[in-house]
Amino acid sequence: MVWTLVVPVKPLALAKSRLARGAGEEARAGLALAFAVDTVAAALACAAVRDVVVVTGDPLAGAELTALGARVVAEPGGPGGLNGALAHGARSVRSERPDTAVATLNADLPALRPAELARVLDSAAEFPRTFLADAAGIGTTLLAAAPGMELAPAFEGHSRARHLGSGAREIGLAGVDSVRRDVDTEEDLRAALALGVGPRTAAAVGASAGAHGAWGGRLMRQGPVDGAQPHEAPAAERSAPCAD
Ligand SMILES: Nc1nc2c(ncn2[C@@H]2O[C@H](COP(=O)(O)OP(=O)(O)OP(=O)(O)O)[C@@H](O)[C@H]2O)c(=O)[nH]1
Ligand SMILES: C=C(OP(=O)(O)O)C(=O)O
Repeated sequence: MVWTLVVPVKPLALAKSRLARGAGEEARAGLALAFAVDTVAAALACAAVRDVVVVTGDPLAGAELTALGARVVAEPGGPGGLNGALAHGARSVRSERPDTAVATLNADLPALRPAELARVLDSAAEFPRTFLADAAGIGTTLLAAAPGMELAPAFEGHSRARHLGSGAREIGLAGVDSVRRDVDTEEDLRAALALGVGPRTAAAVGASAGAHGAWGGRLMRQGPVDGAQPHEAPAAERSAPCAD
């Protein structure tokens, strides 16, 4: 089964507020954009992914992600927030191709590897509606709806429990750390760096080393966080076809 991914991107000036505390306000937008670019690039390199639809109202993110090969759908108006944006993106996809398998993927997965994403999507194809919990075990990084199923996104906060309660089946795969590794905090970013991040994120962290009180330099010098397993050849695997 091949999938259309719906990737939500919050306006960069508002995104990653928890990271801005350490990195500084100026670095916030650059880091948020870098995460989104690396996430979408890895998703587009995955053979289980047919195409990527980005839902955003941010012009810079929209332009950069379009240049990578994603299709941008404008943020819907109204108070819907993240779930409204995801439902809007899924409706847009299904209005053109009603039988498409649709999955959401958060845009803050800078260590994402195509092969791991393929394993998750292959597993998702076995059930009508599935999700992958984030690294913390509280949230969700991917929610998938097979053809004919409503996505019914219930993100924000304790979304793992909410998605379970809504009848979605949890994907219990081991070895897909890069798909679970969302980055909200400085500690999350350290864990992502230990896994091996994409080139835009590496450059953005490096830039913040010079410009923002050596914050990025400190992050890069620190060793892997407990339990993180560095990939041996991150760059090579990231660009490889996704079949395991
Ligand atoms: N299009 C869209 N995307 C959103 C919205 N809110 C969150 N997102 C995206 O949803 C994903 C998960 O969001 P969070 O992890 O909460 O990211 P965030 O809101 O940037 O981070 P914090 O400011 O720390 O809460 C990321 O890809 C965000 O860019 C929204 O209102 N619209
Ligand atoms: C939006 C979510 O993520 P976070 O915990 O990263 O805000 C979520 O998991 O529903």
